[in-house]
Amino acid sequence: MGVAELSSPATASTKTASRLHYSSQLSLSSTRLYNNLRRSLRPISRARHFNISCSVNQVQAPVAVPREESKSKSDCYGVFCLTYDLKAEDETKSWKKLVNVAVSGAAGMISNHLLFKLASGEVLGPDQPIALKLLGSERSLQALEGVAMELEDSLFPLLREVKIGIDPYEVFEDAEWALLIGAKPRGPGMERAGLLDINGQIFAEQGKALNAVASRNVKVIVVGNPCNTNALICLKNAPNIPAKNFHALTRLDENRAKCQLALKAGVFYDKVSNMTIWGNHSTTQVPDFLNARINGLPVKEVIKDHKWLEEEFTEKVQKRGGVLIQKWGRSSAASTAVSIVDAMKSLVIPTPEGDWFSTGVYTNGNPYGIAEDLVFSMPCRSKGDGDYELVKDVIFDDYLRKRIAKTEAELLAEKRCVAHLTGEGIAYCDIKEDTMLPGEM
Ligand SMILES: NC(=O)C1=CN([C@@H]2O[C@H](COP(=O)(O)OP(=O)(O)OC[C@H]3O[C@@H](n4cnc5c(N)ncnc54)[C@H](OP(=O)(O)O)[C@@H]3O)[C@@H](O)[C@H]2O)C=CC1
Ligand SMILES: O=C([O-])CC(=O)C(=O)O
Repeated sequence: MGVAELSSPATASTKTASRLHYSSQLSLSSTRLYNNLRRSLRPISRARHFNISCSVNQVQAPVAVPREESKSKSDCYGVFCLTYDLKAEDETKSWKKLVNVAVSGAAGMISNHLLFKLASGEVLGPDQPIALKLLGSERSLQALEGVAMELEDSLFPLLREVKIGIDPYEVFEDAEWALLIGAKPRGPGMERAGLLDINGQIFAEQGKALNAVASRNVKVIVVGNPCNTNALICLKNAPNIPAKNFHALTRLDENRAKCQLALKAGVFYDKVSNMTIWGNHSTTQVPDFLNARINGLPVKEVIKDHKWLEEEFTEKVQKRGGVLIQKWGRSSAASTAVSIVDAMKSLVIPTPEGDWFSTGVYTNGNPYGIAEDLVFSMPCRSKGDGDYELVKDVIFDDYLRKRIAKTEAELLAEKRCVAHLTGEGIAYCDIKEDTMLPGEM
C-alpha cells in the first residue's frame, strides 16, 4: 500500500501546526495520486489519519511540512504520525496485504465493541494487518478521537492505520469491507416512513461514496436500521459494485434463534445448525424451524411441541431486541458486534459441510420464488473467498410460505417508500400495519 499517502500533512490547527511530519520512501501508485489530487480539490475535508506501529525502527528521517500544504485533512498526533514499511519487520514478512475496513457510526455503541475485535485479529486472522477507517459526523468527531486514542492505547500489533473523518468519500477510499452501522434511531412519534427516509438518505449518500472510491469488490454489511431497505438503497446507489456484495445483518437474529432452540431442547447452542432467518430484520422475520437441525436431526423431531415453535419461539426471536431494550435501556450492542464478526467470518472461512448461515442479500436469481430486487435474508454458504451462494436444498410448508409472504410484503412496501432514493420514481408509502424493528415494541 502507499504508506506515503498516509503521512499526509498536518492541519494548520494550533494543536498540530508546529509538528514535524514523517515521510516514507514508498512511491504512490497512479490511482492513489489521482485520488490524492481529487481529494485535494474537495472543498471540505475533515478526515484525520493515524498510522500505528509498535516498532520505531522503520521510521524515516522526519521532514517538516510547510503550513501551506497543511490545508487538507490530516491531523496526526503521537505514534499515529509515524509511517512504516510493513514488510521490513521480520515478524510481518509472512503477513497478508493490509486490508482496509471502513466503519460508519464508529463512535456508537456497537462499534465500541466491534472495533477492538477487528483490531485484535479475532475476525480476519492473526496474519492479517488492518487499517480502520472510521466515519463519524460533526457531532461525533471528538468522540471518534477518543475511539482512536483507545485503539492506540490497546497496542494491537495488527492495527497499522486508523483514520477518522466525516466525509464518506474520504473514509471509504479503497475500502475492502464497509460496515455501515451509523443510523438515526427511531424517536418517539416518528413514523416508520420518516425513519426510512432519513436513514435512506444516509445510505444513498454512502452508496454513492462507495461507488466512487471503494475497492470494486468491497463487501458491504449494513447494520443501521431498517437494515434490509438501507442495504437496497445503498446498492442501488452503487451501480459499479456487484449487488451481490451488499448484505443486511440478520446474523444476530440467527444467533438468537439458535439460542432459543437450544434452551427448549436442553442442549448447548453449538448443537443447533442450518438456522435460516427469512426476510426482513423486523418483527415479520421468519426463524425457520422447519429446516433447522438439532444434533443433526430436524428440529420438529427433537422439539415435539410444534405450537411452541410456531407461536412462542417465532415471536421470541422476532421481539428479542425489544425485550433487551426494556431490560438494558438501550439496544443490543455487544451481541450485535459479535454477530457482525460472525457474519464476516462466514464469508472468509468456508462454511462447514452441510451447514449454512443467514444473511440479507439481493434476491435477483433466488431459487425460492421470492420477489426479485429486494434485500432479503436467506440461507447461504461460502467457500471462504468473500463470496457466497444460496442454498438450494431447503423445504417449505404452508406455514413457512405464508410467513415468508408476509415479510416479503413488508419489504416490498418499504421499497415503495424509498423509490425516490433508489432511482425508481416517486415514493408511495403504504405500510399499513406499522410493523416494527426488533427493538420496537
Ligand atoms: N441489524 C441488526 O441486527 C441491528 C441493528 N442495529 C442498528 O444499528 C444502528 C446503530 O446502533 P448503535 O451503535 O447501538 O447506536 P448508537 O446510537 O450508539 O450509534 C449510532 C450512530 O449512528 C450515527 N448517526 C447517523 N445519523 C444519525 C442521526 N441522524 N442521528 C443520530 N445518530 C446518527 C451516530 O454517529 P455519528 O454522529 O458519528 O453519525 C451514532 O453514533 C441502529 O440503527 C440500530 O437500530 C442495532 C442492533 C442490531
Ligand atoms: O431496533 C433496534 O435498534 C435493535 C435491533 O435491531 C435488534 O436488537 O435486533
